[in-house]
Amino acid sequence: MYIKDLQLKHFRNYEQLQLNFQNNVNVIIGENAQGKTNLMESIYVLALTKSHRTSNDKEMIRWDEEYGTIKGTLQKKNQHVSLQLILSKKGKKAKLNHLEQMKLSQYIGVMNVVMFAPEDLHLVKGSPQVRRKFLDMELGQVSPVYLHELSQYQRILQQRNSLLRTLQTSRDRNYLMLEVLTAQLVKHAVKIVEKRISFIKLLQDWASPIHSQISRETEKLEIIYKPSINVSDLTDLTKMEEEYIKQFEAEKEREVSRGTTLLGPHRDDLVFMVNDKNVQTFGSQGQQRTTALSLKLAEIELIKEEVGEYPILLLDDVLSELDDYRQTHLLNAIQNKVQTFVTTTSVDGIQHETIKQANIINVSHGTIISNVD
Ligand SMILES: Nc1ncnc2c1ncn2[C@@H]1O[C@H](COP(=O)(O)OP(=O)(O)OP(=O)(O)O)[C@@H](O)[C@H]1O
Repeated sequence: MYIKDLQLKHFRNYEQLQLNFQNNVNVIIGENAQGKTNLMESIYVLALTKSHRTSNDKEMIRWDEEYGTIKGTLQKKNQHVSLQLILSKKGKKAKLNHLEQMKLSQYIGVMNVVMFAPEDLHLVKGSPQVRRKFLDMELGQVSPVYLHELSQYQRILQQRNSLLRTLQTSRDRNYLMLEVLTAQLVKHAVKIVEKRISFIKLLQDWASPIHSQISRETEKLEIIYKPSINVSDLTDLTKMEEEYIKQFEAEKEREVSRGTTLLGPHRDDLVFMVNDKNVQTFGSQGQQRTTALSLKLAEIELIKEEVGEYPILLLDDVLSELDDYRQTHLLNAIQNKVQTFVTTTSVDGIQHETIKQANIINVSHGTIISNVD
């Protein structure tokens, strides 16, 4: 799939923008703070309705404006789809072929994107939250059912946390309502963990050979799901459900005194092992970068397998962070098959053929000064 055109109105530092793209590589060049990342973010948000760098949608609306819009035409195998996202201070609306979608889960997944930015290089070393976000965003693109489960889970989690805060300050120790919410939460938790585990298995099937290849067959990558509860068999869902209920019961007093839910998928993590050692603790910076790169390349292949078409790749400021060898590996892997957007302050350091033949878009102060398409 590829995006043919993009229109922005009141998005970040863009007042109005109309751009056409090439179906292979588009390079966005500009000095710092001109709007390169903003442009990448708009494509990401058009696909996933959420930003990769803020959880506050209002931040994306141009200052002093009431709303912002992103529109684009997506070319899929044998159809084109018009996508539109309207951001306003009251919330957001998503339209497919001009029809408003009542549920965002019906919209997300129509356009698939993979973003690779410098912060992804911290996927291994960063906080568990970064890895959970990675899981949720990537899995959500290929599984609307997962997105639905996740939103149900988050709704109950909020109710449960607010009840825990009430119990924290009251003398009343009536836990009946807490038990009801725990049972509801656990039902969704088990389904989320189940989906995450099968996703990780697929991801590993792709990432492992890629990692071996980048490391010249010297390293073996393994991805392990680390739940917040003690459970010996993550494939036995009935047992997992029982364990959740048991361990929630044991944590009850601690949860009340902290006023928050301490167990569940919102506390789970991923562990990356290279040659049977945890890369987070023992890996060199190079191994961590190879892991992040392998995961991103694996995601591209996984989406192709799941949806039948390659996603759009957004490389935001990341090429300069990779050494020549990893840079070449990445560009060779996507060459002539994945529509790619690259941001950079200069193309001088990038020797690859792909970049030399690219559509160059020059950005300055939220305006395109030339789009050589
Ligand atoms: N909501 C907004 N309204 C107007 N301008 C905004 C808004 N949010 C951010 N900006 C402006 O956008 C600019 C930053 O753009 P962007 O992050 O795309 O930079 P960039 O070109 O990627 O630069 P760098 O190479 O430093 O990453 C800043 O000048 C910032 O003030």
